[in-house]
Amino acid sequence: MKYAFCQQSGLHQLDSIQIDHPLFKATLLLQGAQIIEFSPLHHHFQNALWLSPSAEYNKGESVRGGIPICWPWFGAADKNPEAIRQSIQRPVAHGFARSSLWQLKEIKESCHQIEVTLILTSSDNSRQYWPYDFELEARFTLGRRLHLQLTTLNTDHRSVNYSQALHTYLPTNSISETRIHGAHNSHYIDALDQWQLKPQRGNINFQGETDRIYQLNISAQTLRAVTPAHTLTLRQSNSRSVVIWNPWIEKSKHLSQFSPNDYKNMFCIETANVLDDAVILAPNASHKISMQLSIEASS
Ligand SMILES: O=P(O)(O)OC[C@H]1O[C@H](O)[C@H](O)[C@@H](O)[C@@H]1O
Repeated sequence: MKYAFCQQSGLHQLDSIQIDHPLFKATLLLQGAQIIEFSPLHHHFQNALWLSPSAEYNKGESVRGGIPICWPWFGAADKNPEAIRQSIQRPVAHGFARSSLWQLKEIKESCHQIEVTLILTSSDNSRQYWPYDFELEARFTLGRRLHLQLTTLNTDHRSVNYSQALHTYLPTNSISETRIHGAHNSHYIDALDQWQLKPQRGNINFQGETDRIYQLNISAQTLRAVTPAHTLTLRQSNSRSVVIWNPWIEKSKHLSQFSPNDYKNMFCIETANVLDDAVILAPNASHKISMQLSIEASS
């Protein structure tokens, strides 16, 4: 690999692309096409993504932090719509893309940004989980901001149904003082209260374990997470569902690559297509979902 700003590297069992650009530093894992670090210059090269201090870099296991890509189903297989459930052959949580090895397709470098494209195509391995042919492309455009676009191309002769999420882990210096703006007057499904539909008024805050699927009114939404230290702005497109998650005290004790106090310093905003917002793709059709993240110091 011969590039000005990118080099191939490794973290324990996993191959990575390390980017050292004048505007940012970043680390992308080939497993899962998972970005685990995006540290922009204007944020003093601190990570704008949360990465678990006890993250492990093992083959076949998603790393706790950054942006795992959940595909072609989100969450527990049995919580997906019937058409998706039917096609799942090995019901691993959040699908198989996050633990599969992706291939590097292209890197484009400039002094303003770096674009890295990774692909995952159907194989004997993927067919053990899901019986369809597909091409999945994750394109990261990194500069002052982080932009991730995930494109699914249906190369099968049948229509496919799938759900997905860009499972973004974000940092906070105080979870109880963190507020998410932009979901006022929407509804959410509360996964911790018998999947009941509830209204959202005002901003979202965290006072206990939180696991909610918001159903937004429009497919291009901007959410703003304000923490005492910084403001994270997340723009999503082609997604009307967003998952908000924090495991809080009890669940933290049972999570892999997670320490009991980590819940105080992280939360997830997951740009998604789940439940009624899941995707149906005809043969040869493609679908793109994307998110853009920026970080500024809070005033
Ligand atoms: O531990 P994982 O399989 O990575 O899942 C972590 C979390 O992901 C999502 O946010 C789900 O809504 C949660 O229910 C789940 O606990």
